[in-house]
Amino acid sequence: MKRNNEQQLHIFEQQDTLLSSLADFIVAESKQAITREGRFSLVLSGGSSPKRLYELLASDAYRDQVEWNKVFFFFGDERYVPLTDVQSNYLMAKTALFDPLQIATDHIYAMDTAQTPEEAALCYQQDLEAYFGTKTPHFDIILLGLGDNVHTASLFPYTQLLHEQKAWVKAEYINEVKMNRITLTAPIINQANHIAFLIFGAGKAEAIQSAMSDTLDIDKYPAQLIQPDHGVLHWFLDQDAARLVE
Ligand SMILES: O=C1O[C@H](COP(=O)(O)O)[C@@H](O)[C@H](O)[C@H]1O
Repeated sequence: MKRNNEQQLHIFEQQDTLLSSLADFIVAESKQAITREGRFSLVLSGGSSPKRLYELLASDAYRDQVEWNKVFFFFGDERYVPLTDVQSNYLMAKTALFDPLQIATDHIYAMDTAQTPEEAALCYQQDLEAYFGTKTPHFDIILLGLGDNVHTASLFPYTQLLHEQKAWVKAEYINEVKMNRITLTAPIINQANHIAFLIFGAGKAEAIQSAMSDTLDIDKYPAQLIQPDHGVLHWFLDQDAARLVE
């Protein structure tokens, strides 16, 4: 089956150039969104890959290029641990990005893991409704990572939430990682204006090949669910990660 959404490949020899290109892209899109709507919504990913991007955005080279007081931060997913736990996606973003840039707390939409997973998902959907209104949310940019098992956000292989069509945010116990996860659902991710995967390292080459394949098996390769309805799908990759990209 062929995909019909717009995809852009951004492949770089060096990881530093890859990160600065994605940071430049975020700067440019923030300016456009702020001119258009007076605010910019950026959805952060977790895991190991994006930390250096957040540190770069908070560095002297970038901190003055964005009107941070008009930026609103969201999360694509969260591990069900306290927000002070080292595994928390929020804690990583707080340390690398929010604290250094002194982002106001009312511009940060964290998933509240002090509640039950289901309540946290419901509450996050209500937060999104408060921000966007009840119409379908269109985030300006959603950043995504890709796991070795082709999961993205917390859309893990062979889980029920891969088939969720109604809820914007959902929680599920993920047996593979023995943990509850809270995640934006694929239909909501697909409403974004831009979806940007940031992936580097040779270890991710096969996962990228499966995610990009036109032979769809979404239960096995959940990242294949990411197919923007009207926006653009960007792949920011280093050469090692892009080794098997045709
Ligand atoms: O568990 C997660 O993993 C994915 C991929 O992370 P990486 O460590 O392989 O870069 C990430 O996108 C997601 O936000 C995170 O919760």
